[in-house]
Order: sequence, then structure tokens, then C-alpha cells
Amino acid sequence: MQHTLDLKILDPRIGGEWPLPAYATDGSAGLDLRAAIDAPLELAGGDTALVPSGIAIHIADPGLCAMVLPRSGLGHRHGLVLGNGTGLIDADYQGPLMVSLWNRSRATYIVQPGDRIAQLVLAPVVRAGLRVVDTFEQSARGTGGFGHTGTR
Ligand SMILES: O=c1ccn([C@H]2C[C@H](O)[C@@H](COP(=O)(O)OP(=O)(O)OP(=O)(O)O)O2)c(=O)[nH]1
Ligand SMILES: [Mg+2]
Repeated sequence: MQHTLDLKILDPRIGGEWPLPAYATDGSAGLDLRAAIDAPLELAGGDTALVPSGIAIHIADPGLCAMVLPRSGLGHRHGLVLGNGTGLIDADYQGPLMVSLWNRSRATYIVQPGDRIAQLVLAPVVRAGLRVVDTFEQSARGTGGFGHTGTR
């Protein structure tokens, strides 16, 4: 599925010396986001920094959202994940797209200006209309959860 996304360039290096966010392959789900920083960012083990991506997006359609996710290689090999777990970008958000970068490892990691640090995935949203009830229609699972079905 393809959707046209309004994008503002907040840092002129995006679309200049660094390419616009792009899908790495035809089948890629995520657009890589870059660190729009002026100098190398030293993230000591355990530290978190709010890093500008240099862009703003306006999704507009409330049936869509975007999620900021870690890049697997950085997350697995270097412990570079997100301070907020997953970033959720609302359809009506028009501010700068920020990446909360968390170095969950023990070693310092240095982010260079323009490094691809995270990825943005556009996803459908189903907004709930709440109906308050006293009882639920019986399901097979009922209230069982948190390992209730075992491990094998
Ligand atoms: O990784 C992220 C997460 C969020 N945002 C922006 C877009 C999102 O629409 C807005 C609000 O995010 P969220 O609702 O998750 O945060 P909040 O703490 O509930 O803030 P608010 O009170 O503004 O909703 O912040 C980012 O730029 N990057
Ligand atoms: Mg919120």
C-alpha cells in the first residue's frame, strides 16, 4: 500500500548532502531516519538523548499513524534502541520528528551527523469507540493470560 506523506525539511542537509528518507529496498517497511546533529554525539552506556531527525511530517489521515522503531543492527550489536520503547507519531502532529535514542549497552556509542539511527513505519490505525458493558460474551481464553497457555 502506498500513501503520499507531506514532509517538511527542517535541516537543509536532508535532501542535500544526506538523501531524503527512503526505503532501502522495494520490500522495506521502514524509512530510515538520520541524526540531524551538528557534531558527533557521544552517548555513554545508559544515556538517552533526544535527537532531531531534521524533518517534520503531517500524516493528516487519522486512520494512519507512524511508528519510530530501532534499527535491528544498531539495537542488537550496539544496544542503540529508543528511550520511549516505540515512538508513536500522531496523524495530527506537525512538529519536528524526534528520536529518543537510548544506549542500553555499557559501552559509549558515538553517533555521527547524518547517521541513520532509527526507522519510521507508517501503519493503519483503528480508533475505538468505547461501549461500556457489565459482562463480556464468553471467549475461549477468558481471563487467562501472561503465560496461561504454557511454553510448549
Ligand atoms: O519518538 C517520538 C514520539 C513522539 N513524537 C512526537 C509525535 C507525537 O505525535 C507527539 C506526541 O507523542 P506521544 O503522544 O507519544 O507523547 P506524549 O508524552 O503523550 O505527548 P503529548 O501530550 O504531546 O501527546 O510527539 C516524536 O517526534 N518522536
Ligand atoms: Mg500523547
